[in-house]
Amino acid sequence: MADISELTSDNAVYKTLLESTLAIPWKIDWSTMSFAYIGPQIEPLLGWEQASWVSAEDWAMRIHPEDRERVVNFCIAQSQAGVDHEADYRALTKDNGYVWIRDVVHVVRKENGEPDSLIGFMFDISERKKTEEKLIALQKELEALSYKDGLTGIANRRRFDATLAVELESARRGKTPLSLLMLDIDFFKQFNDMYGHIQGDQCLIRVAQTLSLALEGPRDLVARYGGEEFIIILPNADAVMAGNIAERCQRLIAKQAIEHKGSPHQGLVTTSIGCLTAMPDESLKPTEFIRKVDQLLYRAKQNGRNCVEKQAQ
Ligand SMILES: Nc1nc2c(ncn2[C@@H]2O[C@H](COP(=O)(O)OP(=O)(O)OP(=O)(O)O)[C@@H](O)[C@H]2O)c(=O)[nH]1
Repeated sequence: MADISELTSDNAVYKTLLESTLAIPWKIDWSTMSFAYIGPQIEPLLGWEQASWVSAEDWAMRIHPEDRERVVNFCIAQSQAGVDHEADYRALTKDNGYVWIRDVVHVVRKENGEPDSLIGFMFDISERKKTEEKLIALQKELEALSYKDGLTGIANRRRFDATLAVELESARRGKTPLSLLMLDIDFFKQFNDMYGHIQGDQCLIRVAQTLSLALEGPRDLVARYGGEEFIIILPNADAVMAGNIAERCQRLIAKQAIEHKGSPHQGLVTTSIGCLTAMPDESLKPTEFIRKVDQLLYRAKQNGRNCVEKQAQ
């Protein structure tokens, strides 16, 4: 059996070990809800002196207000149930900042099962949280990028497809009209041939930006459908409104006065537009809607370009 001096020296060893870890040890007596112990490492981490950790209330008040209720309620419930647990929260620092903490708690129970005390370790998880936050931001950025056309910055075909499906369903349910405009730059091959591909790209960017300006509805969407083709979804727009927006698109592009010497239309860049309005029902599939508006665009090309072909069904 160990003699007293050995035990005392063991305790000293344990204390030294506990106080030299990065994790901060602590103990709370359940009956008094007061700290029996907290490691001195708490002070360099949060700024609050070791002696200032008196009651569980001190702990609760040093949790970020947005995390406090959740964490306190969770820890009390788990402790009462005698369940070991852990909680992540922002601990407030003395200089008004915060540090992300993971508190890992062991519930010491009396013979009758009641909690006797809580002992635990606080871990500084700020670095991990920072990495997590960066990853989440990156994920959001990637999601946004995957719905954006790389050249023009407007929505891409993928976003258009997803939006059209939602808007078709919404129009069906709400029994509201839905219009689509399909636009194609006239004689764009000649534009590229005459001015070069880089100028061609610039032209696409300007047209995309101009089309974005032509839209007003909160759910209106312009997307690059591919090449020199753009598509616009106009939820809740009847045939008259859709026709007006198509003409506004043409007016705004004319105002840009992008030189195109190869075009018979005043030597400027123009577009042909198919404009289709429908009261969608179950039978109207997205592919069918697109096919029909594409036919109208084709007709506009046949009719001499720089015009709008409209149809309502
Ligand atoms: N610069 C540039 N050109 C592109 C891009 N995507 C497609 N094009 C060009 O767009 C042109 C489309 O040509 P066509 O489909 O023959 O149509 P068009 O010359 O506009 O003739 P119409 O539509 O009948 O008036 C092709 O020359 C493609 O190379 C792009 O991202 N950048």
